[in-house]
This record gives sequence, structure tokens and C-alpha cells, in this order.
Amino acid sequence: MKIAVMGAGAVGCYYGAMLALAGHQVTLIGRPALVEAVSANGLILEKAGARHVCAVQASTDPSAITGAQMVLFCVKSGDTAAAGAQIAPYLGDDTLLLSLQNGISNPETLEHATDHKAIAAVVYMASAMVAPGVVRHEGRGELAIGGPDATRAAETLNAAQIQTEVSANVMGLLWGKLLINCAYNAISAIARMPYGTFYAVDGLPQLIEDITAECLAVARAEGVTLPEGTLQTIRNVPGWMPAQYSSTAQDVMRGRPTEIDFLNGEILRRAARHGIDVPINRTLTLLTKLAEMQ
Ligand SMILES: NC(=O)C1=CN([C@@H]2O[C@H](COP(=O)(O)OP(=O)(O)OC[C@H]3O[C@@H](n4cnc5c(N)ncnc54)[C@H](OP(=O)(O)O)[C@@H]3O)[C@@H](O)[C@H]2O)C=CC1
Ligand SMILES: CC(C)(CO)C(=O)C(=O)O
Repeated sequence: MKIAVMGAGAVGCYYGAMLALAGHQVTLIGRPALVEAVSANGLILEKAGARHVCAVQASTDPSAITGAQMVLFCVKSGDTAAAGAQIAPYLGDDTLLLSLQNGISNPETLEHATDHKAIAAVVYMASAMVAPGVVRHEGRGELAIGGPDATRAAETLNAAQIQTEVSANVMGLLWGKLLINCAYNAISAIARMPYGTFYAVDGLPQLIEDITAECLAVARAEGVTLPEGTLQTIRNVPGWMPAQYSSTAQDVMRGRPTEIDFLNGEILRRAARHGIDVPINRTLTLLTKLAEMQ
């Protein structure tokens, strides 16, 4: 099957590599440095101590997705509308379009930008680009997906050793992940600390509870059904990954724009619609924007 990845970064290259290793014809749409490296050396996946060289096509030109039966859409949230508009002319009527992104608004933004149905995906995976064309898998890899044709997409993904569950409540699962991101990402970015370090500071566990209580009020007002055990999952995060810096912290430390407007900032926007005050989420959003400017 021809499969394209729009946004060949850490997520797109990981899943693109897995699909290429399963025998699919994978085309990556990415930046010039990535395209140059992949064209010269292949896409390299470092996983579980092994180094896989994957044969893929790479291009900076969105028209290279033409003919793809499946498109994995993997840009950061701030790029969704623009990148969606770039691929829109090249999507076929039956192309499966999956949003593999954090945040809860991307599938809808992508649908508006492309005028094409999008399959929402929750990405339970950690990966990083260690050099152009070299992606390192750092943990997990499962997806939960939902929406039109999700079952068809799951068949291809599961056959490529990408464990994929079809969920009737994919938006609830995306909200569950959003709540984790809202609780930890901004603090890690502002403090430039990993989760275990700041969670050990007196009063921080209570701050996490207070952030989460604001988010829960908004989720309730939006009629969201959160996955069972969401609160306990949030409390467990620092114990599970004490050395982890949030993606927001990593963006700040690299001088890159963060996705904060789609994390705590999303809570602000939705809270305003329901007349709910969320002062801690507002403060975290603003402080993260200041951290981005440093
Ligand atoms: N990395 C991870 O472990 C995880 C990430 N996620 C989520 O997945 C999404 C993707 O994250 P991640 O892969 O880390 O992000 P990356 O920044 O690594 O990858 C996105 C890539 O897309 C490129 N890009 C953006 N717009 C275009 C365009 N129009 N044409 C070509 N290339 C483009 C970016 O280039 P440039 O940077 O130059 O703009 C970048 O190389 C985010 O929503 C993130 O929160 C979810 C779970 C885990
Ligand atoms: C590490 C994790 C799961 C929690 O903050 C994450 O999603 C992120 O950093 O964006």
C-alpha cells in the first residue's frame, strides 16, 4: 500500500519506519534536511538496541502524497491548518487520513483544512529525532483510533506491528491525554525540570491536583467521558517517568514554538465558552509563552 506521512518528525518517522519495515511503500513529506538525509541513507530507526535502515521516498513537496491510500498527519498542532491545506488537493476520496497528534482540536482543524474526514488517533509513544533522518524509539508505540474507517486503518496498522485499538470514545481518550499534558507539560517547561524533580517539591502534588480540577470542570461542561482511572494515571506520571522532560520543555530548551495554545490554552478557550474561570491554566499558558521567548 502507498502510505504517506505529512510532517516527517519524531512521530511520523517512527510510524513511517514501522510501516516501511512491514513492506509498505512509504513517502515522507518533510523539511529539506530530512529529505536529503533520507534520500542519501534511508530512514534509520533505532529501536530496542537495533538499527533498522528503511527504504522510503522523501520529498518536501506535498504533491508527493498523490495516490496514497493512507496519510499519517504528524505535524505539531500549530501547523495543522497550513499543512492540511497543503495536502488537501492530493487526497483521494478513499484516502484514510489519520491525525497522529496531541491535543483535542487537531482532527476537526484537519477536517476543515482538507474538507476530508479525519481519523483521530491517540499516540501512546515516545520518540525523538536524534539527527536528520534518524529516529529513536524511546518507549511504547500503541495507538487508539476512532472515526470513519478506523477499523480499516487499524487492520493495516496492526499488521505492521503497530498495536492499534479502535475506540468508540477516542475523543475521551484524547482528553485523558490532554489532562496529563495540562498537568505536567507547562511546569516542566517553565522550571526546565523533569517530572520527578519538580513533583518532589513541597506543594507541587497539590498544584497538579488543582490544575486537574480546573480541567475536569471544563471536561464535564463539554460532556466528555474520560477514561476510567484518569486521575490516578495523572498522579502516577512522575513515578512512571521521573527523568522525563515534557515535549513543551524540550521545545522551549530548543528555542522552538510550543503547543501550549493547544494544551492549557485549549482549556482556556473551552472554559470561556462555558463561563468557567481557570486561573491556574491561564497562568501556566502565559508563563510558558514567556519561557518560549527566553
Ligand atoms: N514525539 C513524541 O514522542 C510524541 C509526539 N506527539 C505529538 O505528535 C505530534 C507531532 O510531534 P513530533 O513528531 O514530536 O513533532 P516534530 O516537530 O518532531 O515533527 C513534525 C515535523 O513536521 C515538519 N513540518 C511541519 N509542517 C510541515 C510542512 N508543511 N511540510 C513539511 N514538513 C512540515 C516539522 O518541521 P519544522 O519543525 O521545521 O516545522 C517537523 O519536522 C505533536 O502533536 C506531538 O505533541 C504525541 C506523542 C508522542
Ligand atoms: C511525556 C508526556 C506523556 C507527558 O507530559 C507527553 O505527552 C509530552 O511530553 O508531551
